Amino acid sequence: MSQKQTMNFQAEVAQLLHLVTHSLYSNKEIFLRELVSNASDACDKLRFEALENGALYEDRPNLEVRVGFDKDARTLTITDNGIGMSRQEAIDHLGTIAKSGTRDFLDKLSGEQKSSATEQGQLIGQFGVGFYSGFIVADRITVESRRAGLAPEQGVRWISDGTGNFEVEDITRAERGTSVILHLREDAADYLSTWKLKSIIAKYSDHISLPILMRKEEWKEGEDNQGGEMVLTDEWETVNKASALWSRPKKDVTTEQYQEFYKQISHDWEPPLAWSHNRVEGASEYTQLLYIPSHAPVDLWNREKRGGVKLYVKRVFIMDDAEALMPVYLRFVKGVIDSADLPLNVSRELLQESRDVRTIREGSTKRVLSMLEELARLEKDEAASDDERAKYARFWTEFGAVLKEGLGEDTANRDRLAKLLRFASSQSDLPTVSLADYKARMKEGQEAIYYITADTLAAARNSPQLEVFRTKGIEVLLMTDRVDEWALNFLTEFDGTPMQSVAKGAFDASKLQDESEKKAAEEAAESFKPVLEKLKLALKDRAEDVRVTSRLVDSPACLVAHDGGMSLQLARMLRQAGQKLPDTKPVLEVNPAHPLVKKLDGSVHFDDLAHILFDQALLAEGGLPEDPAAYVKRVNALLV
Ligand SMILES: Nc1ncnc2c1ncn2[C@@H]1O[C@H](COP(=O)(O)OP(=O)(O)OP(=O)(O)O)[C@@H](O)[C@H]1O
Repeated sequence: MSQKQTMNFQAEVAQLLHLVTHSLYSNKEIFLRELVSNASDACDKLRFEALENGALYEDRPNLEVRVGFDKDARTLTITDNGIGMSRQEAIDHLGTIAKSGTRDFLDKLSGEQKSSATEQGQLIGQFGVGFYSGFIVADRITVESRRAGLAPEQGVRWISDGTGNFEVEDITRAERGTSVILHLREDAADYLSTWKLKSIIAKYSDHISLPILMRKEEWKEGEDNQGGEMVLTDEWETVNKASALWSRPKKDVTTEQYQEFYKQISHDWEPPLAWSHNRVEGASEYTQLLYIPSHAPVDLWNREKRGGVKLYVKRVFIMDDAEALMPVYLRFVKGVIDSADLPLNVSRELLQESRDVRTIREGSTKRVLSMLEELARLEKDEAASDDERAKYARFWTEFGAVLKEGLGEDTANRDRLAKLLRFASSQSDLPTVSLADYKARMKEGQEAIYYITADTLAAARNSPQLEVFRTKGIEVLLMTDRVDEWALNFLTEFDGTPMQSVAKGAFDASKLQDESEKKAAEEAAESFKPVLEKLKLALKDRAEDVRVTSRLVDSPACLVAHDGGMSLQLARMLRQAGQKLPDTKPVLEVNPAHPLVKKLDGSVHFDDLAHILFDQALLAEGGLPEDPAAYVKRVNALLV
């Protein structure tokens, strides 16, 4: 039998513990919510494992959580009869953090000196401190546990003061499950009160579907009628409602309860933007309670990350993060789905193939889109409060880029998604322009919805390609999310109007020009022909073609990609990411009215000027000349 052993926390844990004890002071009481939630999870896990192995229940099939305290010893104990932990599990689960991205997260957090302790606390809360939150109120924690199915002698005791290390030793423990014993700090002694604990449980843990028990208190008269006090009895009573929140009728659940439940399942400190609670009947029967958070989690960009929806079958917890229940582009949605049809022993693999699951996913997707449509509607509703009207913009800032992935991923809902899109534009710095708004502002004769993709808003706004649109007062959508170009591949039109990148393909300005402008452009093109031929020859290795354009006003030249091809910006991004792409050359478009272009005709420096023109177009578009030194040399030769 192994003896007492002292072990070090994983470096990340030590760092997290330090942050927890230093920044979560403003909201100490959440420790109880976290520990009760762990206890309830442990019971869920037991129930799940017992589906296959009923013997795990031993002789105590009623799962419950007990909260007790001892004033004299100044301890608070949370006990569950759930799955418990073996010695190794206690070492692994309470000594390390398994979450991916922990290191980065903590580095970022401790690096941000600017942020106040409260802000740090909120961030940590979101990350989920779970068990370690006990150290906010305790200077020592003892965990005693025995895994269900192991012999009583195979129990474990884990002790730590929450600094660098912890101790583990074997113990004999008759009951399966876990007791977390908090040795409270002096300033946390007020938690040794039935009234206080009950009120915290009512606030945070009422919806937990297991009974949470506490000792009953009784009034005891003092000796000789010298005042009395409440004393604990040996009788235990249930202090929460103990019915799963989502199984209650909507009318019986208050806004505060919905919000509290959300905080519990999401570890978020802010209330959600919206939620939707429904019982769906028909081909497939299930209850859904889905939330849209008000801000993005730290790991939103990890597409591998599992979703935020928990799966229950007839109130029995089956799994967290059931990704099959939501499309990837809605991975920010949190909530619970409780199915009446799925088998209790459903596995992740089975979920992928189940028709019931497909129905649930489709239904839930539609539900989320409806919530978003409602937020978008409120945005324009004069009668709505300022708070409600601001919600969609908030959603868009946080999750807009993720939602765009849906254009490629969810063809069935593409039209609904297209209506939810918002962009910045040449007329709006903020990403608030919908495609419908844009259409309503289209100029006479304008046949497409124009957009440009670039790395930054400034680059998009100052792009030479936009010049003619600016002079003509035509709005251009400015797209700067990495996902934009990919997503726009799937959206070729909106409500019958084609989407057209201004940086791709030839540009036909004739519809936007009056007769005299048209004539002038044609004449300029005609007289420029000989120079154009010389230019093509000089740049034959670099440009696929050289042509005259009417899209430029102030700039001499610009580069464009083929219609249907990849924009130069995307190609650059992919190359940087190490992808091999076929060597395609861009098209150089020149503005024959520009003095620099006019200078070409008959110039002795024709070749140098031609290359400078090309390299400058590349620079303006965000790229770099292939041979920067040669570029500098050419420019200098002309400058001296
Ligand atoms: N009462 C308990 N019974 C059994 N195992 C537990 C108990 N409390 C904690 N654990 C184990 O310790 C692990 C770490 O707990 P912790 O609360 O830090 O994180 P978590 O619950 O996994 O994540 P989060 O709190 O962010 O949801 C749990 O995943 C679980 O395996």
